[in-house]
Amino acid sequence: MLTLRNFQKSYGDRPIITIPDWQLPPGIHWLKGPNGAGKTTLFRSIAGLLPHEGTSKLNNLDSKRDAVAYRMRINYAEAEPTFPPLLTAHEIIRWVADAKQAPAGQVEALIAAFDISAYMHTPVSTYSSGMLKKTSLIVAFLGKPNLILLDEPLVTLDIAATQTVAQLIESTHKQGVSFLLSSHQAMETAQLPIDSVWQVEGGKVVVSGER
Ligand SMILES: Nc1ncnc2c1ncn2[C@@H]1O[C@H](COP(=O)(O)OP(=O)(O)OP(=O)(O)O)[C@@H](O)[C@H]1O
Repeated sequence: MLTLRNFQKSYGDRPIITIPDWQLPPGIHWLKGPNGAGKTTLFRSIAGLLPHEGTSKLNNLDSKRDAVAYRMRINYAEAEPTFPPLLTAHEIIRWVADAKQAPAGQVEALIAAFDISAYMHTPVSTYSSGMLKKTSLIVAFLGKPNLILLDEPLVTLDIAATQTVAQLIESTHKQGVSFLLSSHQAMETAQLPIDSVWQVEGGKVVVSGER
């Protein structure tokens, strides 16, 4: 499903992560690693937001050759989302829904699932961290992605929202969507069926048997 070859991301002349060959099959996958290991750098690179060496392919779509089509199929929620402060959640969600060609009814279903209608017409500058997180998670489920990258999806969420995320991941996965998640928390708290666990360490990605 996702294939990285001869991948390297550096900041200046400092290599952060080097991946000669990584094939991620369909499923729900957990990316672990200590602070500063390079998880966010890898997510942003796979999402097409950071330039890097080598190739990243989603099925037959190459992130550089087929940039727009590739980005239509990969969604990403940042660990600490930021948005233009004067925009409302509703405006952000509608804008991304149009860009990602969201199916009819998807926006309304996600707004209801995360219960954001009470504040979605006020500027995001007034939001708490949990309200911002819910907005970014809704954005990450919009459209018809093949792969959704969620960086620390459970951080700052209350119990109800944590359950919503877990249910959405499961139901979206049943429709054929794969997930790559990072979390410092044990994924057992969200009761997610994890297919594989990967560890970022020493600038490399290695398979890890430990959950
Ligand atoms: N824009 C940048 N310019 C230079 N160095 C950066 C930049 N962003 C990140 N780094 C460095 O790259 C390394 C990896 O950072 P990254 O944010 O990818 O780690 P992480 O695994 O996501 O960490 P955490 O678990 O703390 O979120 C760190 O040493 C960090 O200082």
